[in-house]
Amino acid sequence: MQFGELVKALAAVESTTQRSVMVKLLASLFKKALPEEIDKVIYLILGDLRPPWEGLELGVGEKLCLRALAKATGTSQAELESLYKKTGDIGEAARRSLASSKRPGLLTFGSQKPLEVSEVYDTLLKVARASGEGAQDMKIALLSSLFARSSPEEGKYIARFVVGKLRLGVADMTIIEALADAYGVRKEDLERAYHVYPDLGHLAKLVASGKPLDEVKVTPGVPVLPMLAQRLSSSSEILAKLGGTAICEYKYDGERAQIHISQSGVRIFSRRLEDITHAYPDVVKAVKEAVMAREAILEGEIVAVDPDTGEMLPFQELMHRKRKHEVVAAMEMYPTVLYLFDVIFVDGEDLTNEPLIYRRVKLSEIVQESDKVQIAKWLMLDDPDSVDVFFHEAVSVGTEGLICKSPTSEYEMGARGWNWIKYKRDYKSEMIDTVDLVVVGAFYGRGKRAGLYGAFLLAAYDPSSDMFYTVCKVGSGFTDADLKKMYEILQPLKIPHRHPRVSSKMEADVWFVPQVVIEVIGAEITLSPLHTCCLGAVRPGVGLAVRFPRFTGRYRTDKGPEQATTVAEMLELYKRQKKVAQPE
Ligand SMILES: Nc1ncnc2c1ncn2[C@@H]1O[C@H](COP(=O)(O)OP(=O)(O)OP(=O)(O)O)[C@@H](O)[C@H]1O
Repeated sequence: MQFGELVKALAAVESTTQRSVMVKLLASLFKKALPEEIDKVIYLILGDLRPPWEGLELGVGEKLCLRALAKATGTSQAELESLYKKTGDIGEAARRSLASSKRPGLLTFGSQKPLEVSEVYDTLLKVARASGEGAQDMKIALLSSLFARSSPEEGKYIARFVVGKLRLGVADMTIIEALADAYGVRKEDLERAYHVYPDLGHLAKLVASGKPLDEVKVTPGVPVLPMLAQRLSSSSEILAKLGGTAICEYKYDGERAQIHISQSGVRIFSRRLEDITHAYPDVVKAVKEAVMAREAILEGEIVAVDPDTGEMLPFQELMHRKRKHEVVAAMEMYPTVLYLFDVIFVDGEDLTNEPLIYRRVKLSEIVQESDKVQIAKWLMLDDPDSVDVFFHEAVSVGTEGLICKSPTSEYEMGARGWNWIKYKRDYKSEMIDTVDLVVVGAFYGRGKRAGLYGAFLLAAYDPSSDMFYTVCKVGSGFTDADLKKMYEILQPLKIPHRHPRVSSKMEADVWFVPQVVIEVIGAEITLSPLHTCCLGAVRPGVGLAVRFPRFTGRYRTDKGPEQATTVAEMLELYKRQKKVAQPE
């Protein structure tokens, strides 16, 4: 196919205001393409030389594109830049400069064979693959040779393409419809294949050469469209919807990761199927050590954790991984844990049609849990109260709630069905004041904190029973000096068992006589079955906890343990919290 033909179709697509017309224009273009070039036509229309999840970049900025144009047209770079400024469209600048150019090179437009789609595509692929020393010059030479041979209108689209500003507004679904129309295949079949293998160039080639779409299989290295969840806000509704029994899993607050293990190594894809492997070298290493399979596709959530305590941190802390030059430092400051919740392919076996409960068993068979790779915490539950208790536990330890799943459901790629239901709160609360809590126990430190305590078990005071009830485990906010000081002041208070005036469901590594009081602030006060403060006061079997607690730096030496925040005050604070709508 001549490139000019593609360009004509693009101009028509650009000028239409109706989606149905857009589909028709594309379908008639596809019909004219040969099977060996249809993929190239499609990639060029979509503005990416390969499916986006391959992460291939052209590496051509506006400056470089203008330099190539200058070389091809003989127009000065300054002139081109002002043309670009004036029109605001690099394509228009290219078109005008090509139209008025005297073409200094050997090749003069109109005096040689017209450009073919394949030539344009193959040259652009070379531009993308040029790397190392001399890559810039190579890119300029390749591009200017293309401009030198293109008509003004062709040059316009090439320029827009290379700087990533094609902006035709053609979505993957539009291409699917046009392909179905052009080749007489069912849209649903194409869609299914796309969920399994989201590479429209590849799929187009198959249908154009008359190959059946059911040949498209789950393939390690090629991301599948993720299964998504619906949402409900009561445990009884959720159980009813799932047929009475659910696999309830913690809903971790991190980045969704689709992990592919194949001959070529480990690759990680995001929720939007971008290749994010480079951001998580630590996860790659941990996966290699923990997963016993030659080939596999696993799903999980990557969560940032406090390096000193291992406690989960909010999702925002993963942002440090997004800047390339910060990854190494971020690995140390914000290490991660991968919580795996599904497996959809293992050593040649496609598990997408197997029930979730089977996939869960398979997951535990192939994963050897470590500090960095764990299986998402889950329970099989069939009564709403137990689901609620588990939900409150999940929130109090720093997750967003639960995802409840049908034990018999298949892995539905790309679908947002009722087999996965998220159970989150509609709002979160904001803790409005600090609290003064008593240190009743401690947990040994790891890493930098080895030899000291890494986290402390804190309690509120109840004057009516003269007891201390636990509300949180805190490890954040302590400087190195604080940790040393805490160790020293707690040493004389060490006892071999829980103090009789302390009520705790948690087992600390070390127990103390309740005496030291410290000031703590948290994100909010939540319900939690893990702590004994106000147990049953709001809900049966559930107490109150401080979520994401941190030490403010204030030792309340002016307060004895009986002057610490009381359980009644904790309840009052819980009730008075500001309720803030949850972002969706
Ligand atoms: N155990 C789990 N099972 C499935 N997903 C989980 C689990 N834990 C955490 N998640 C995350 O929860 C997400 C779904 O809920 P959430 O409301 O946070 O996502 P969203 O981006 O708003 O919506 P969605 O991903 O459903 O479009 C998943 O995409 C995944 O990243």
